[in-house]
Amino acid sequence: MANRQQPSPMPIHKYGRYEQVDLPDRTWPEKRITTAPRWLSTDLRDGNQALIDPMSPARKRAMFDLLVKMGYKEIEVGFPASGQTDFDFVRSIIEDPDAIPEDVTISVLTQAREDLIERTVESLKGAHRATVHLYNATAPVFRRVVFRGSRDDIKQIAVDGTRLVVEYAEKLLGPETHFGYQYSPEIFTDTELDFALEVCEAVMDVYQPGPGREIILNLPATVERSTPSTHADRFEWMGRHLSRREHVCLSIHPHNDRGTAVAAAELSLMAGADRVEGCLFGQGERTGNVDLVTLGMNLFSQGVDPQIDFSDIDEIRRTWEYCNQMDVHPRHPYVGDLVYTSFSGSHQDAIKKGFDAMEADAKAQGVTVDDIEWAVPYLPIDPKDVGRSYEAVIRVNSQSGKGGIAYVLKNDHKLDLPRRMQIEFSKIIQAKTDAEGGEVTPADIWSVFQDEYLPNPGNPWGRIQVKNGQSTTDRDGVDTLTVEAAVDGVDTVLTGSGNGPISAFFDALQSIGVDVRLLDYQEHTMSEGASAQAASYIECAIGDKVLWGIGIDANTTRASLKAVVSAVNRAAR
Ligand SMILES: CC(=O)SCCNC(=O)CCNC(=O)[C@H](O)C(C)(C)COP(=O)(O)OP(=O)(O)OC[C@H]1O[C@@H](n2cnc3c(N)ncnc32)[C@H](O)[C@@H]1OP(=O)(O)O
Ligand SMILES: CC(C)C(=O)C(=O)O
Ligand SMILES: [Mg+2]
Repeated sequence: MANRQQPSPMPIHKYGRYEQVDLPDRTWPEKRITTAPRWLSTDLRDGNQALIDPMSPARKRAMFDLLVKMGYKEIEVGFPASGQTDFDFVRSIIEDPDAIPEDVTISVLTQAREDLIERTVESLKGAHRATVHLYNATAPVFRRVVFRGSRDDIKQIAVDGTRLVVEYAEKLLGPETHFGYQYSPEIFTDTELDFALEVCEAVMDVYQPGPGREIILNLPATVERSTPSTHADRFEWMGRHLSRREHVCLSIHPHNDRGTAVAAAELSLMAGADRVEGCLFGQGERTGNVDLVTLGMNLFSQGVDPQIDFSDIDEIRRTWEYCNQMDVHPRHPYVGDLVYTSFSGSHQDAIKKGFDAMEADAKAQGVTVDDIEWAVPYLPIDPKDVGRSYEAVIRVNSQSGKGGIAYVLKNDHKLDLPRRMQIEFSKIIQAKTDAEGGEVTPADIWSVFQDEYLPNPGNPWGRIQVKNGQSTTDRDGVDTLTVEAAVDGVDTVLTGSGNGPISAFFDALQSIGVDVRLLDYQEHTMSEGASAQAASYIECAIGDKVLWGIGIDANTTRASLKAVVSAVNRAAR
């Protein structure tokens, strides 16, 4: 096939290729994620430092409480040496006996500088479980430009920093604190693998991880630079080469510069990572940290328990929006306003059929819909599982077909329209959307439906109105029907006979000059119990027109007569 694209005028020469990893025997592509990783939320640090207006203490506390409530057990709560605000916040949650549950570890970040390390460790006094997270950049451009040092100089920053953390922890923290240590070679993504390994090993030589003394080695994609597959290769390579692997918690910290942080995290978990650092809804520096909600929900949608509670996604989102003073995008996976909504006809048709099939399958198995595997086209999860209703699942605009409109009538009004009637009514709605544009709300659909097919309480119209009185007698298989009706505004008693009430009514209608022929008839109950209503649908040939009518009544015969009247009135409209 011909490619007619032309070279762009952009300065491609300014950018080099990212180096691949020589790992022909990589194993991660065959792996599956079958359990949740350890999660760390860095909303209060990486997320907060990326805000135009960092969170106030009240907003920080609301975020912390939310993360605890959702089930996060490792929470980075700040950069206490950055200033009084972060320091005070860390102190406030440690000193509040109700703030940090026994099983939650708080973590704090620091540069590898002695004054900052001392202040950082000091902020943790009295905490039950606390981790100091130390970082220094290890990539060539940082070595040359920021630290102006050799590989050994940069390794020494990490080694000295680790030693200082251990010393200050021993000096400042009491036995009540279960202390942990995390090291990050910042800009891991641009660091040569052999050097990243060398630095991590040197850090471990100081920290001496062993049984009961885990070290967290966090390899950040500070700036995301490669395809997720290359990121996974780098993790598999590090996992293979690290010594003391059983005492290392190998952690990923993907940023989203290329828009593939979620994929990078998932492939790196397949490649052996144990832990993920990220932020809710992808908050964080530049294009954000990896989105913990998407990652967790991706597991959920594959039948893997994320060990985090997303069942009230809108409450999580409201708190997040309050804390960050930002809005979640309407297309954001799993939470955006529009992510469970279909406007287009083929999607709506498939969704409606999916819901119908789920109901039928559950009924056949004698269980409820919630007990069988979710299988509704275009909906990766049941919106109900994150606290959403089905109301917004189908919305109607000019791209919508019969399925969506039929779904709204079934869902909101318990009317299960026969297929040909769906087609007829969707043309009526289509004419409205073509004429007026925009969305047609469920209320609009119902109002058009009522006006078209049912006696419209706001604006009754039509030649014939059926009243309540009607009787049938059955003699030798012949029904004689008497119906009280208003015809052209005059009270009239219509009488006819036939081999059932409908054909008797057709016969009666002949007396007022209406010639009707039955083409199709369907009915269903709309609810259960003594006051149940029935809906009857009738397709008739009236003169040279073929039309549907509907009748709703507690009495099924009257419902069918009303359906005939609905079609007859439409023919004369
Ligand atoms: C990828 C990340 O998200 S990393 C986390 C980044 N987050 C933050 O920095 C938020 C909080 N930070 C701050 O508020 C400030 O940076 C402070 C208060 C901690 C320090 O401020 P300052 O003392 O003014 O130093 P500044 O941050 O500008 O750092 C520059 C110096 O620290 C050195 N430095 C930077 N990072 C590190 C590190 N990880 N370890 C050791 N030294 C470092 C730089 O080389 C530079 O040294 P130089 O002055 O000798 O050239
Ligand atoms: C401090 C480190 C882990 C970081 O946030 C990053 O490199 O993105
Ligand atoms: Mg980061």
